[in-house]
Amino acid sequence: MNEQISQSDINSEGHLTIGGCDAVSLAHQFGTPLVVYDVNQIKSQIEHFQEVFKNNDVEYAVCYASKAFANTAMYQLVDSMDCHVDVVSAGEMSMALHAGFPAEHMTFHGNNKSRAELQMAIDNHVGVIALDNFHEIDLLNEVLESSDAKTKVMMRITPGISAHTHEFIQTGQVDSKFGFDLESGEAEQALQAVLKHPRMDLIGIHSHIGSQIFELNGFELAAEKLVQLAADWKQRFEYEARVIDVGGGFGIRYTEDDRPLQPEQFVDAIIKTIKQASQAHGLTTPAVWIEPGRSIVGPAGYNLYTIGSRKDVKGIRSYVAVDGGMGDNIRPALYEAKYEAVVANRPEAEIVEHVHLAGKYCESGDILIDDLPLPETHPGDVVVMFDTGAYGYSMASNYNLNPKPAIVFVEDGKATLVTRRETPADLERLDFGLDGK
Ligand SMILES: Cc1ncc(COP(=O)(O)O)c(C=O)c1O
Ligand SMILES: N[C@@H](CCCC[NH3+])C(=O)O
Repeated sequence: MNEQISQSDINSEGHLTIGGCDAVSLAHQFGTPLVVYDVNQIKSQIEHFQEVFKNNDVEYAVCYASKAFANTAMYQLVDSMDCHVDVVSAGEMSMALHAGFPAEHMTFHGNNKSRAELQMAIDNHVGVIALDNFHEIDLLNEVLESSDAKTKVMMRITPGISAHTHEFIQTGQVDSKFGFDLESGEAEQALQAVLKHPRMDLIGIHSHIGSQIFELNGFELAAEKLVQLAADWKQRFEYEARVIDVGGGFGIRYTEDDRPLQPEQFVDAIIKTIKQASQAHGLTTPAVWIEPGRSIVGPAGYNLYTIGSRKDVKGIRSYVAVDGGMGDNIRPALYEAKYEAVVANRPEAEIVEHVHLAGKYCESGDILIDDLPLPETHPGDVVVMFDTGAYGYSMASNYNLNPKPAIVFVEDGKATLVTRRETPADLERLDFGLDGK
């Protein structure tokens, strides 16, 4: 049996359950492709992060990076757990506000925030703007002056650390589009610029070194560099950082080849590094903020598909196709990301073959899983793909004009539809005809 599931996840009918709900029934009730989140898994990961901070006795914020997965219910859930959120667009900001998420607990990130987005953040009293570049410092100042407002800001720096992860999701190395470069003195220039603006209250320093990282040393190095920088800035500019934000990036297990530490173990090491380095530099330990996305929602998400056609290429391989694919999960095509899956109606059945699990999109590269071990399958069987909760739905597209799936939250045997399935009519609604009507 796949090591992702245990006997207790299988009900009396021999079906896989998610959050106490029969996965086959979920597929039949809500249709497929379907995105399912186990609410208790999300809560438990957030609690694990919070416990580590409490055990280390530091001020903190767990700031959920909502780019990993955002909908109204998720913002409400995160708020109910006393988390902050990181938003990166007017869209995320707007949905969080619509969900009733407190603006003061939002951090607004992005490498090219528009004037309109900054204005929206200021008008809605968003907690912190993470400054990314000189253009933005000027733009924000103009917005603040014209609105006669003030705001808290944080400075995103690129610490010059190449985390060991897929090249496309590294962000902390010198050659990155994000943040002020440390080595070249750009960060220091930015500090001087921000300190001249009385409408900006610089609460601290931020870095994010990348995503799906398995090694501790990149985080420890970044934490140490940030504290060193804080110490240097205190000595030379009498500026004292109240917050050190180390971003997110804690790697999760997708397949048996991945053996990451528990996400909270990364955080424990980061806090200890910050505490020790602060002590060594004679600084009061600042508040420590983290911005995990993937580690909060990745393992809690499941994509459900229904098997349709099959093609056997003699002597080469077989393709088993499902009713979703790269439109609801681009990660295999984009990053060669690996996943595991089982047949929900027979998770314990004997494996008889390895097939390519193909999507339904018009691309040869639309393969969700290479060489997936499967029992005998038939059209109508339901496949459950594990760990799809991060950057799946949030990067979904309408390629081939396929509507996006529905999302269901499950908890203790109860399923709640939290995002309805798109329909072709939803897509048509944006269009005008040739006559402009
Ligand atoms: C600034 C920032 N914070 C947090 C995250 C979340 O990263 P992850 O989902 O890997 O935890 C990202 C995305 O990589 C990011 O760019
Ligand atoms: N979208 C990426 C992560 C990007 C993180 C955002 N800075 C992934 O699926 O792994």
